[in-house]
Amino acid sequence: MPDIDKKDRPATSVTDQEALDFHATGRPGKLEINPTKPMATQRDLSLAYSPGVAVPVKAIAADPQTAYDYTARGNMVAVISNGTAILGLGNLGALASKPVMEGKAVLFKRFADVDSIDLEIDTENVDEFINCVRFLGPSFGGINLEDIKAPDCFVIESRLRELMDIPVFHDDQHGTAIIAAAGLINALELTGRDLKSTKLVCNGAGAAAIACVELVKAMGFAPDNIILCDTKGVIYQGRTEGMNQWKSAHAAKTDARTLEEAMEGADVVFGLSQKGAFSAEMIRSMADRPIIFAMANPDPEITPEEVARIRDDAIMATGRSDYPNQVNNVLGFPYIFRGALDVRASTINDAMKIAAVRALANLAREDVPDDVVAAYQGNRPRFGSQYIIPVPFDPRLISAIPVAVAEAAIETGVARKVITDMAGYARELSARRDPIASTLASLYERVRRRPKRIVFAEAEEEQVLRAAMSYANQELGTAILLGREDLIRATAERAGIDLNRPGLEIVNARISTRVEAYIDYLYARLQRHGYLHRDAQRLIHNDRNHFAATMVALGDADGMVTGITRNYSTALEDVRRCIDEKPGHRVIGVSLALCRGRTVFVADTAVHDMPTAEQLADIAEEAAGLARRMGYPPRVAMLAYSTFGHPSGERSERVREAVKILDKRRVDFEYDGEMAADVALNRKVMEQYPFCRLSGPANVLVMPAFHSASISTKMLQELGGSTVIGPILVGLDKPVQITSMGAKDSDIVNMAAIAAYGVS
Ligand SMILES: NC(=O)C1=CN([C@@H]2O[C@H](COP(=O)(O)OP(=O)(O)OC[C@H]3O[C@@H](n4cnc5c(N)ncnc54)[C@H](OP(=O)(O)O)[C@@H]3O)[C@@H](O)[C@H]2O)C=CC1
Ligand SMILES: CC(=O)C(=O)O
Ligand SMILES: [Mg+2]
Repeated sequence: MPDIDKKDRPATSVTDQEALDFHATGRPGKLEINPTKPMATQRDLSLAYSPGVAVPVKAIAADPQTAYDYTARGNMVAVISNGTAILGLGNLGALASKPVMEGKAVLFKRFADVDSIDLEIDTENVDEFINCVRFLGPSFGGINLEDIKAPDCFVIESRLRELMDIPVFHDDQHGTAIIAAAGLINALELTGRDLKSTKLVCNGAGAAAIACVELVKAMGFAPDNIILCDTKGVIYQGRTEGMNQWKSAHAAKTDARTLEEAMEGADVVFGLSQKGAFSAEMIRSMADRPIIFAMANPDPEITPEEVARIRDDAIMATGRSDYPNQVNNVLGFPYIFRGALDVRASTINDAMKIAAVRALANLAREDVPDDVVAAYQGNRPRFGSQYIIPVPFDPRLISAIPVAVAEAAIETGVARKVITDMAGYARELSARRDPIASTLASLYERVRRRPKRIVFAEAEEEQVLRAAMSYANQELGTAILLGREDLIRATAERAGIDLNRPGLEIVNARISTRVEAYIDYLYARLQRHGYLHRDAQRLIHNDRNHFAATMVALGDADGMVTGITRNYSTALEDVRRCIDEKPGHRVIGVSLALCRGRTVFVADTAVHDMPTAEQLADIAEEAAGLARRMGYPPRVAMLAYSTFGHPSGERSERVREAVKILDKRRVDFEYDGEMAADVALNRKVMEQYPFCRLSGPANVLVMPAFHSASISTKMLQELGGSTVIGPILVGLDKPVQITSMGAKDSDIVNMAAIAAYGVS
């Protein structure tokens, strides 16, 4: 019997409490709206609002197409539901659908930089629903209908398509059909089947199922080879119970009356129904090398583990992200709308859908380049039964699919804007990738490939326990919980955290068998620095940072994370008593600021108060090294208040000197300075200095002193809306990361993952 290889599965299993906490933490829900123009001064107000706003109003009234130039319409999609078929959970109402709709809106943004808002409409009346949506056209570039039950969804979508001149797309129908079709094309190829003679059973005859069956028939499946089933069994010609015109259109000429009978000898089965709808017997009765897409969410009709226990020749897909082959519409709707919006398409037609199917199917057959491997749990996937479709985090999707969709829109005459430079468009699309998520996702995936033992030095604290659990849950490795076992267990119980799971290990410093070895190690290091043996004993017995750092130094853990109970410099001093600098390196802190599509490394944000020129040069080398290890070719700007000698001053002199030192060291990365921050970051301002040696805006900023580094990163975070990760400690001989005091559990996990990644 084949195993579902655990390594092949991204670890995304979450507890109910984690899911609720995730949604409730901070600002409730998953969305907020941010302005794109300054709104600070009287002049801003005059431009954005009265009187200035009157000008675009008149322009749009004169030429409606200019709404795409002067408003957010062209990048704005409404995700609209009435909650009558929320995933596979059924009709739970408009309000209950909101988390899913907010989620879809977030996926639009995350994967394709499409702005989106969720609208939940509290009616099950089809006409009311249509009337509510039909007048919203001026607000949006597209309408994404979601989780509306069949057959209402068919009427709603087709009427709205007639009434509106923007794309109206029912994701559960067409999104699902596109992804399922792409996966099916590849699965047929892998099993050597000809679609004209392949027998398919589709369980479910609702929104997703009808659309899937229509699309596969359009692809060339013989109608006689397809059987559709619903809660009443096979939809056969002549059946009257529980029918509607959409089911009738696909009623089969067959003697089979039950799903069991229909599945006997079937080549392919689609599950678009409900959890657990497929039995072991049904799977056993299918043809050789069956293709099983159990797509119900959140739980499939049958799990890959169950199938693996029954037979070893199946190609298996589900709608979930924690198994290989995720056939889920998330692979489609963000990119399909991206392409449609970019050419201002009036509709999403069949040609555009088929273009998306082909692009998706082809992408899975291509070799996965190095920079994409991290999106695949560290394995380089090869087209095959465990990889018939790209994963949602595949960064190639953003350029491959919209280009195909936009081209098809242009060819079929529904584009209101023509893109002539498709290669340039593909480059623009790639630049829309969210670097925050990509940077972290790639780092996490690399750690998953080589899980590490990380000691959480302050495990008696609740947020540390949460972080440790999340570390283990995400299969990043083993989280070693350092502290008194009774206190750790009491904190866990109070917080409702279950410690009885693999990947968590409690180490109690007081009763550890390694204590003597740690004391000997520390005493050997400190005896010539004024420490007595009993001082080393006290530090190991009583101080978690010394114990944890010594564990790492002696190889009992791969890395450590600390910092929430003690200030940064104290924690760093503790660690440095146990671990040296890496030979030839300098210990510094680098903060990673992620803001509006850009990632910059800022250094030194932790260690050197007023660095000398020599130290600034070292900082530049360390920070450039980190940037490179994280996949960014470094362009280092040595920052000052002045630019290339103006205005002159003693403090800038130090920075100029550092540049000369780097010249002498013949370092192998781009650097220049001294320069002000706007010169470093703004291409246009930099162009005023044509001799500047940077080939583009800097991504590594070496600050002239600790105070400017600390102040500017904190300002970026508080005022600029940046996500700041770090300071990340580099230059130590072993991976240790120190969080800020009071850090949230998610920050602690990030730092633990960075330690596990081996940043030191
Ligand atoms: N992976 C993906 O990307 C997607 C997955 N889905 C999943 O597909 C399923 C259906 O969604 P959707 O089409 O939007 O919902 P609909 O409400 O439109 O349709 C549900 C259909 O499933 C049928 N059904 C329900 N339970 C069973 C059962 N036990 N056996 C046979 N048929 C059953 C219903 O039968 P009847 O007509 O008799 O009531 C109905 O035809 C959900 O689980 C959803 O999560 C949907 C969209 C995307
Ligand atoms: C994925 C999705 O849209 C659904 O299950 O309804
Ligand atoms: Mg849905």
